[in-house]
Amino acid sequence: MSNPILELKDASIYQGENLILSDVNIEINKGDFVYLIGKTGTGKSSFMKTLYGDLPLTKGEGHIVEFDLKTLREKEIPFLRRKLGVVFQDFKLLTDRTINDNLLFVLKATGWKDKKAMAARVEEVLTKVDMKTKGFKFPHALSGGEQQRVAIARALLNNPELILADEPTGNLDPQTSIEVMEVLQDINKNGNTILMATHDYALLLKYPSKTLKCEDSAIFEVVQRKG
Ligand SMILES: Nc1ncnc2c1ncn2[C@@H]1O[C@H](COP(=O)(O)OP(=O)(O)OP(=O)(O)O)[C@@H](O)[C@H]1O
Repeated sequence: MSNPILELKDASIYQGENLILSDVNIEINKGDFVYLIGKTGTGKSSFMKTLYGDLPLTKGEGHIVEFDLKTLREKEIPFLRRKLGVVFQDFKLLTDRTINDNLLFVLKATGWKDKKAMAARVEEVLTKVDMKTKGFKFPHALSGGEQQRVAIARALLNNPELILADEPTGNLDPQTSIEVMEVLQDINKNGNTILMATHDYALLLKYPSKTLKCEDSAIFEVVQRKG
């Protein structure tokens, strides 16, 4: 009955010739908040990259937000990414322009034309991450946590069906990590589906949720122990 937002069946994840993960069988449904954990080098980023079309899926089946990863063509990738919101560890904001202009840049690049609607959308997403009053600032004038909140706002611009967050708190101190996590939790409660790769076990304990683990070239669901 459920129609998964992400489904991989017997998929293999490669970096070039190197097999990173095999027999991947994963399903993520609308509204889920799913963690992806695993030691460094076990393939979390490679997995994420396959999902947003940065690495090709050559073996097995993969469907994400109505795109077939196996047959995905280069020219479809921008359209796939419009349905995904991707958040990175290092924020990836454009340093030569203000927060508002960073967000307007994305709207322009994704086909928005109406200036009023664009300004309203920028204000709306900045409000969601509690950054409405900081739109005039340049990225360097913001703290790491604030920059990451802006990056989350940017990911929300086109109402993504799935947010992929690759170590979004990796560069942040524990308190700021919690603040960013609260934003992600709020967004999830409002209906957004989120897959988040993380090393941060403190967050897993504080905000328990479905957890996938990369280990020994495999991904499997782990059940969190209580207490
Ligand atoms: N561009 C690349 N070309 C070839 N191999 C790569 C490339 N990037 C990563 N790898 C290899 O793929 C494997 C998985 O790396 P990946 O970055 O996906 O792991 P990770 O779990 O995300 O690690 P981390 O937590 O450190 O980000 C590693 O063995 C790594 O050396």
